[in-house]
Amino acid sequence: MLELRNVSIDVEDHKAILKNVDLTIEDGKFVVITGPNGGGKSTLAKVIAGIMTPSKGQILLDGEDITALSVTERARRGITFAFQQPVRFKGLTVRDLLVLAAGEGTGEPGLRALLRDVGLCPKDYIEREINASLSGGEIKRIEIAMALARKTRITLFDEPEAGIDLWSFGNLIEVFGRLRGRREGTVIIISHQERILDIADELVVLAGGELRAKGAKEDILPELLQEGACSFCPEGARKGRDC
Ligand SMILES: Nc1ncnc2c1ncn2[C@@H]1O[C@H](COP(=O)(O)OP(=O)(O)OP(=O)(O)O)[C@@H](O)[C@H]1O
Repeated sequence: MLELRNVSIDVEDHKAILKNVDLTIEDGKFVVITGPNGGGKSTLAKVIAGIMTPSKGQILLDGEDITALSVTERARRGITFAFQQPVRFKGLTVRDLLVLAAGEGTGEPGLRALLRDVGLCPKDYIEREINASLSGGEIKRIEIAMALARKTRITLFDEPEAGIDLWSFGNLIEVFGRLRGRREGTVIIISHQERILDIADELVVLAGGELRAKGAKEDILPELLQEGACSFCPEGARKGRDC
């Protein structure tokens, strides 16, 4: 179980970009963090991954205080951030990346199964070099295959839909749906996309650096989608009206 207790992040001039965030994420959940631009979603993901350190508050993994642990130490404990762009070294192939993620001991059938899981034909892709010839959607799928290969406890994705066309987006949703079905670890996705929100077990709404809502998709989504609803918008909440 991952717990954030009273987590705040202050930047220059004491501007708070996260304010006293209390959040508990149970093991094996598929959680989507959403909310308006600048609400603090990416900051929250960075705090969980250890890329940013809270100014105040604690982060606990199964009761252990991991607030002071580095990205590498957290990765050892099974928290990984699926970066939007895989590393690109000249000559590095899709196979190399998958072996890096899955471990040297993974046999050929295992590597090929990872590509099939994300809707890529192993025959066409396993020897492809990681370079600009791969489309944005293909890169995204390779990134997700790597996340699957790592089999980590908590995987964070920051706007995986970014740069994906409408056609590839449908496939991306299928891939995440499959990931959810496996229940092999906790998945935390930052997204604005209704179709990604729709496959979540739980939604977390962040606005103005504050946690506005958290709960089952069935409870949160209708209000989020309600036209003109402003209860999650800091401006609307402050003025007590829709905006
Ligand atoms: N290092 C920093 N220094 C100052 N301000 C920052 C820093 N990092 C983030 N911010 C600000 O904090 C706020 C939250 O940023 P964050 O990237 O977490 O938002 P977000 O919810 O992910 O937004 P988006 O939906 O637009 O991606 C923004 O106003 C951003 O400009």
